[in-house]
Amino acid sequence: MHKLTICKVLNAQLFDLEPDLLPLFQYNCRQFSSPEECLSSPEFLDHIRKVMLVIDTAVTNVEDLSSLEDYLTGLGRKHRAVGVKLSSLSTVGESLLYMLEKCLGPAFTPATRAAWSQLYGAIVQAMSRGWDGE
Ligand code: HEM
Repeated sequence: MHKLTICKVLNAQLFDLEPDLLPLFQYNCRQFSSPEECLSSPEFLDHIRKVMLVIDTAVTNVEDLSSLEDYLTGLGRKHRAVGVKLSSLSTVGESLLYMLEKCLGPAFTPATRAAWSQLYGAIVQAMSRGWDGE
C-alpha cells in the first residue's frame, strides 16, 4: 500500500477516536464539515506528510534523539498555540500503532510494538515541553 494511503487510513481512525480534533484543522479559516472533506484536502494531506517526516527523522536519529529536542519543543509549542491538547498526541500514537498492526500483521511482534511505542513516546515527551507552564 502507498504510504499516503496508509496515512489516510490512519487519520480516518484518528477522527473516530477523537472527533474533537477535526475543528483544529482549519485552513484559510475554513472549517471542514466532515472527516471525509478534511481527509481529501491538500492541506491536510500535507500535514500527514509533515507528521511522517518528523517520525522518519526520529527513526534516522534514534541514536541521538536529544539533537531533535529543541525542534520538537518548538513543534509542541506551535501545536499548543493552535489549540491541540497534550493528551491528543497520545491519540495519534494509538492510531499509529493501530496502523502498523493492520499493515504488518504477524510481523508486528510485541517487540516491534514496544520499539515503536518507545520511539513515539520519546517524540511526545520532547513535544510536551511546549505545554510546560500550563
Ligand atoms: C494531535 C493532533 C494534531 C493536530 C490537531 C495538529 C494540527 C496542526 C496544525 C493545525 C498545524 C498548522 C497547519 C499545518 O501546517 O498543517 C500543524 C503543523 C504541523 N504539525 Fe501538527 N497536529 C497534530 C499532531 C502532530 C504530530 C503528532 C506531529 C509530528 C509528530 C505533527 C507535526 C506537525 C508539523 C511538522 C507541522 C508544521 C510546523 C511548522 O510549520 O513549523 N503534528 N499541526
